Amino acid sequence: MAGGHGDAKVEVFDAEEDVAVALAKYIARLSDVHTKGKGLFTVVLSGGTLIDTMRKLAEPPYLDTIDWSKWHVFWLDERVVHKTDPLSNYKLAYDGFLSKVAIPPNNVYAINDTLPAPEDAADDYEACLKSLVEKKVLELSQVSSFPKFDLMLLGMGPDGHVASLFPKHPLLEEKNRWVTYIKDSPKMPPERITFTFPVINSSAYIALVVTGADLAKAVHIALGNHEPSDILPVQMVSPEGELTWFLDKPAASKI
Ligand SMILES: O=C1O[C@H](COP(=O)(O)O)[C@@H](O)[C@H](O)[C@H]1O
Repeated sequence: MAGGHGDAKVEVFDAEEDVAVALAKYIARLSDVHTKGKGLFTVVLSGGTLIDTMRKLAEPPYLDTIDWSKWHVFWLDERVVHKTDPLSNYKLAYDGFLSKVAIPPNNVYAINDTLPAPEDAADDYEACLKSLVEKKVLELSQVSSFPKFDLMLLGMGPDGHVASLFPKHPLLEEKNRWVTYIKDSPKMPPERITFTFPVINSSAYIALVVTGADLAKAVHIALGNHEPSDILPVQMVSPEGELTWFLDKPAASKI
């Protein structure tokens, strides 16, 4: 089923396997458009279940047909831990996806895990993005002046959080920083860095990939017809470009 919600496109698939198939097709199409059009493709990954749902990209036909050499990969949020730590979003993405495809290692922009203080790690990642703007790997949005990524792949937690932007947290209101930090994340581990909403919402394309019955309540709040109470972080996702929700039936069961 496909439908619209405001400016967003909402696609509901029978099962998680069908979401994985559709997501790979969607990403491959955008990769083709951007690599042929401007010679590179900037992609932002989340952690969590998203990485497993991307699994079809590391299989034929995509494994051999996507121009991986033109991909540049970033993280929407990262835990301030070593890259070998089981809690690292980099490790999750490396083990489940990056180690299986031919993206040049120099095009993979992981957190600097030698910096133990979250504020330093956030400053360092923001400086990395700024240097990539100078090198013309990243462009700035003409609307917001924040960096404009080609594609952001977002997951969502059962509390409606996206990236490391949690309900009722002051970071939801950040208006200036590109990358910021949190030391009191309600989800472990507490110290993380995260893109801010101005950056998220400057994207050309955002896919919100949400599977599983435990997310149905937050999906209902975000997409159902009822009076809003507290706004969930996921409801603040509103890109300059195109937003598409990829849902399986269990996640969409309360809409
Ligand atoms: O902590 C995080 O949680 C969200 C959602 O993860 P999921 O396991 O519920 O899919 C994730 O998108 C984010 O990147 C991660 O750091």
